[in-house]
Amino acid sequence: MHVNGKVALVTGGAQGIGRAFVQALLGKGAKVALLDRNSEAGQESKAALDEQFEAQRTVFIQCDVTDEEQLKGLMPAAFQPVYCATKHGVIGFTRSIALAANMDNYGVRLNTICPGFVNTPILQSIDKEENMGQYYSYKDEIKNMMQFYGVMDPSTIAEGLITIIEDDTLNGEVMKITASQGIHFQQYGQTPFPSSKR
Ligand SMILES: NC(=O)C1=CN([C@@H]2O[C@H](COP(=O)(O)OP(=O)(O)OC[C@H]3O[C@@H](n4cnc5c(N)ncnc54)[C@H](O)[C@@H]3O)[C@@H](O)[C@H]2O)C=CC1
Ligand SMILES: CCCCC/C=C\C=C\C(=O)C/C=C\C/C=C\CCCC(=O)O
Repeated sequence: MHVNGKVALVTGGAQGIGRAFVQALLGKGAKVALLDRNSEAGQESKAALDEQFEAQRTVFIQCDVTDEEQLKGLMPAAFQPVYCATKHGVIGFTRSIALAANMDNYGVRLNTICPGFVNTPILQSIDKEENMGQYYSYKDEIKNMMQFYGVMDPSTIAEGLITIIEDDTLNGEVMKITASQGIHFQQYGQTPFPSSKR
């Protein structure tokens, strides 16, 4: 599927990997709704993107995507008819996510991306006990791993996302992205869904 002219919804789109996804999608001609609970980061991202792309191509919506109540009716009319369009017409956002589990019946593909370490703000949290909680004691090991395996640029992960979107044959795939091997697919002996691309 080509994304040019389509509408994409990116959760956690205000910073880090999500922000790189937004940038890549806009670069491919999509309109993008950024959903994020961090209002300040969201507004900053929207302002920065507006300097590079037409302002009407992005909208920032502040919400916690784990809160079903906050998701209800939050999409502006200009975006709503497209982002939830399926073979069966326009459906609700939460319902469309639920239907992803039944992807073959509704024209929805469901793939996952598993990246190694990526240079985003979350990596700064490693030094903060309040963010790491029980894992704080592992911070030195995590830093050693980052040094050993390398840390990727978020744009590399966005490249993987675009590959998944543009290649309609990818469904039920596990895309791994590492500094050493780049974008590749995890091979499993048996998966619950048939895949046409391995
Ligand atoms: N950075 C890394 O090395 C890797 C990150 N990941 C995962 O990828 C995802 C994104 O990671 P980063 O971009 O690095 O993180 P990040 O912390 O830099 O960005 C995450 C964004 O998601 C938003 N967010 C979090 N929970 C939310 C919620 N409930 N509702 C709305 N917005 C919410 C945050 O406000 C933030 O803007 C995370 O799940 C992370 O665990 C996976 C592998 C490697
Ligand atoms: C640790 C606190 C922050 C939590 C989320 C941030 C980062 C998450 C990183 C990962 O999930 C990646 C972890 C492990 C994979 C690391 C390297 C794999 C590379 C393998 C290879 O190159 O062959």
